[in-house]
Amino acid sequence: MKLSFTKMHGAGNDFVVINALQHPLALTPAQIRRLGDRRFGVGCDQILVIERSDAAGIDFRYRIFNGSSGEEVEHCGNGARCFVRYVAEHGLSAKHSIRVQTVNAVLELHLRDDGRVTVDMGAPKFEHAALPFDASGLNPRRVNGFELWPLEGTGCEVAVLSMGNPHALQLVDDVDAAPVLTVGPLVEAHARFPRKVNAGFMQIVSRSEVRLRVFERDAGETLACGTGASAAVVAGIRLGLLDEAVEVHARGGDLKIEWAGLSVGLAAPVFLSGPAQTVFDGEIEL
Ligand SMILES: N[C@@H](CCC[C@H](N)C(=O)O)C(=O)O
Repeated sequence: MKLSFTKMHGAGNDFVVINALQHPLALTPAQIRRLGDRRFGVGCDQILVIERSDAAGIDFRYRIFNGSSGEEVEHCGNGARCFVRYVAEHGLSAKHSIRVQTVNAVLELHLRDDGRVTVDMGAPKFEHAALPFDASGLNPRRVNGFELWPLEGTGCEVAVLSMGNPHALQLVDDVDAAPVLTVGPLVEAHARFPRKVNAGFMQIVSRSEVRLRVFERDAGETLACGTGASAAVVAGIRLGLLDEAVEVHARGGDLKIEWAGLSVGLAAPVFLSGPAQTVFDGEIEL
């Protein structure tokens, strides 16, 4: 089967985007892994599939697969920005705001006049069942009323929350020196997270600026992670360390996160803004 695709990236988090609007596509996990393979395939962190939606008020379905495992996942913030740029560049919709259905949520994506894209990421969820996270027998440390949980065998304590997908965030003094590649995999596969977790490492620079690295579930360290940036800033705000609008410096570029959760309520949506770029179009025989 010959498959057409577009390679895109958002702050260096890269994607193979597939338009399945005309021809429904059922890729096997092996085919997805091949697309994600940087040596034997195209190479990307995630594969994004655009599908039709027949639901009222929904423009498209947005499916996300981790490229190295072939597993379908719930959310991808940088991918959502690339999704809306793809839709605009390919004339799939004239709207500047589109609504897309993911596997577990409806997202609103906005293309702005300056070319950047803002995504309504939905509200963070703090119930442990949402990740899931097994906290039985653990004693958290409370900072500003928000819990930091010790994780056995990792030497770190983490804030846990879901942005649709699961995140465990730890504070570090210097993100460049942080043990992302050694401790990241231990947190990612920790038994307390039965569906694994995205492991974030955040250095606070000021109340409106952080530096962040994320060891992503089933992807390893990526150059940026949109849901990771959202989760990190929400955790930083709940810990009393950050204001409502924060610039996030990732290794591949800058993202902006806004969350008014402490002034309007914890169910306030998180807004993610940042770049989204097309790299090339291609075809591959699968
Ligand atoms: N790169 C993403 C997140 C992709 C999914 C993640 N690896 C998971 O398994 O949850 C982003 O920009 O949010």
